[in-house]
Amino acid sequence: MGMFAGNTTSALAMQSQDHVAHVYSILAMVILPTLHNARSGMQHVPYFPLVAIALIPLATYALTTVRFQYALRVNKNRKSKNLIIPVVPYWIPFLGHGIPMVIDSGAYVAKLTERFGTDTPISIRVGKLKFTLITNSEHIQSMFKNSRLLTNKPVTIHVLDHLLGASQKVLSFYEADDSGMASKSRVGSKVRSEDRVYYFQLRTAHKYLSGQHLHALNERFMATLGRDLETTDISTDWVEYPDLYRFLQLMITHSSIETVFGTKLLELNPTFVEDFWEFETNAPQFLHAMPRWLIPSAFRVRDKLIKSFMRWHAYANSHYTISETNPDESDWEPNFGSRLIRMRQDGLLKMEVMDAEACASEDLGLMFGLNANVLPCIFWYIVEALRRPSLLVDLQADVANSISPVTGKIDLDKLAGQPLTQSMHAEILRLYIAIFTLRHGETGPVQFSGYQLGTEQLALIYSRTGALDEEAWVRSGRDLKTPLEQFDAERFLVGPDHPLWVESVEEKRPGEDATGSCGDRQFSMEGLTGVWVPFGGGDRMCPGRHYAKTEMTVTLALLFNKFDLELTTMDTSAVQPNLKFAPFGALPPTCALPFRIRRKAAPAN
Ligand code: HEM
Repeated sequence: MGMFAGNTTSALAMQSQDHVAHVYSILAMVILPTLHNARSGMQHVPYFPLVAIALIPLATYALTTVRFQYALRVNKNRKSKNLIIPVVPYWIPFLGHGIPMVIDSGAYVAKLTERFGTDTPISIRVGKLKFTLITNSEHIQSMFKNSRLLTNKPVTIHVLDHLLGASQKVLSFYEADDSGMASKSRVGSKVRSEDRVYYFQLRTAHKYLSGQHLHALNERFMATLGRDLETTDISTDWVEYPDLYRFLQLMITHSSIETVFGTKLLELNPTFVEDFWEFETNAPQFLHAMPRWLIPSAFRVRDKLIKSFMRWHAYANSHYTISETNPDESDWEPNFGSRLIRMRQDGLLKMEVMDAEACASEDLGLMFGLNANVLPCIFWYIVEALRRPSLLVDLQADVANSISPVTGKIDLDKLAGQPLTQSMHAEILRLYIAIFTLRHGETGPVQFSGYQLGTEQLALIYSRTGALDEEAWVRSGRDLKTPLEQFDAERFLVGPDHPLWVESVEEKRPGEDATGSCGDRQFSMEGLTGVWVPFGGGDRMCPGRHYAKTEMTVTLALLFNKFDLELTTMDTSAVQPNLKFAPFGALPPTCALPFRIRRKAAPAN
C-alpha cells in the first residue's frame, strides 16, 4: 500500500472525529469526578495539584482537536477559497509539537504526512514558530509561483548564526535587508544598493554558475580531477581501502575546491579538506543549535576553518586585484579561483559590516553548499552502479557515446543529456537527499491554492515527501515498477509507447534541465514539478545544481576510465543512508564500505 494511500480529506475528518470521541471520554473520566470532588472540598487532598496539572495537556489536546476538526469541516463547505490551514492537535501548551520536531524533525514530518495525507496543508507549532507543512505537489507549485513575495530569511539567519558562527552585527545586517529579490529595491526599503545581501548572493551565484561560466567550471573540474587521478599513487596492483566514502571525500573535494576557490586556499592550509569534513560531520549538531560546551571539538575545527579562510583572503587580496570591469580577467586564476569567488569577494568587501571574519564565514557557507550535498550523492552514484554491474556498463556506454570526435575528450553537455545518465542523477537525488525548503511571506500574507500563509508562518516543504509519495507519482503518469523506497536507475526513462514520450524533443542550452532523448529511451520529468524537489524551487532553487550534476557524472566517468574499482564485500545491505542528516541535505552512508582499486594498464603500443 502506498505511503500516503487512502489519506483523503474525509479519512482525515474521520480520524479527527475518533480523536475527539477519545478525548471526550478521557475528559468525562477525569474532569467530571474532579469537578465534583472540587465542589465537595476535595481540593485539599494532596494530589489535587497533580490532577490539575494533568488536566492542562488533556484540555489542550481536546481544544486543539476540536479546532482541527472545525477547520476541516469549514474547508469542506468552502471547497476552494479562503481555506483554513488546520493546526495538528497537541498536548502541551506553548511547546506545541516542539519535542518531536527537536528530536527528529525529518521523521516527525514524514510521520505527520503519513497520518494526515497530502490533500491539506497542516500547521504545527514549535514554541513561537509556526510551520505550515505543504505536501501536495500542486500546493507546492502554487507556493513557488509566489517567489517574489517569499523569502528564506529565517533559515539563512539560523544557518549564519548556528552553522557558520556569524556575529550579532552580521545577523542584524541580514535581518535589516528588506529590499527584496528583484533587480530594483522594494519600494520603501532604505537599504543601500551595496548592502542588498540576499539579492547579491543569489544574483552572483546564478550568474557565475550558469552559461559560459558554468561551462568553464565544468571543463576545469574535469581537467583538475583528471590530473589528480592521474597523479595519485595508485598502481596497477590491487590495493584495498577500508572506506569508499572517505576516499571520495579526500579525492574529489580537493579537485572541487581547487576548481571553485583556486589553489592558494589549499596550499596555505594543508589540512583544509580533512578539517572541512570534520566540521561537516557535526553539521546536524550545529544546526540543532548545540552550544560550544557540548561540542567543543566541533567548534574548534570551525574556528580553524574560519582562520584558514581569513589567511587565504588576506593572501589573495594582496596578490590579486579584483575588478568586474576588467575584460582581461580570466575565468580562473590561482589566488581566488573562479569568477564566482572573485565577484563574491568584490561585493562582500563593499558591504560595511563584512569584516575579515564575516567574509570568512560567508565562504564557509558557500564551501558547505559546494561539497556537503554533492559528495554523498557521488558516493551513492558510484555505489548503486557498483551494486549493478550491467548499470555500470550502460553508464560507461553513455560516457563513450559522449566523446567528441574532434577533441577526443568527453563532451560534457552531451554526457549531461544522455537519458540514462540523467535518470540516474535524478534518482540518486530523489532517494539520497532529505532537505527542508522553507519560505516566509516577507511583506504580507501569501496566497496559495486557496490557502493563506500568514506572515507569522513558515512554509515547510520536505523533499522526501514527494520523493516517496506513490499517489503523486502515479498521478504524474508513472507506473512504479520498482517501489519508491527502492533505487531504480531507469525510473525517469520512458519509451516511445509511453504516454509521456514526446515526439520532438527541443534542443536545450547547456545547463538547462533538458529532456534527453536517445534511440528508444527518453528522460522525462513531466508531471514531477513539486514532487521532485531536492534543489528547492522557485527563484531560489539551488543555483549550483548544474555544477553538482557535472561533478557526479564526471567523477564516475573518469574514475572508471582510469581505474578498476570493486567492492570487497558482496553484502552491502548494512550501508544505508544516514537519516541523522535529515532534513539538512544529502544523506551520507551509515558505515564504511571497503573496496579495492587498481590503475588500468596503459593500452600497449
Ligand atoms: C546535490 C547537490 C546539491 C543539492 C541537493 C543542493 C540543494 C540546495 C537547496 C535545497 C537549496 C535551497 C533552495 C531553496 O531554498 O529553494 C540550495 C541553495 C544553494 N545552493 Fe545548493 N545544492 C547542491 C549543490 C550545490 C553546489 C555544488 C553549489 C555551488 C557551487 C550550491 C550552491 C548553492 C547556493 C549558493 C545556494 C543559496 C542560494 C540562495 O542564495 O538562496 N549548491 N541548494
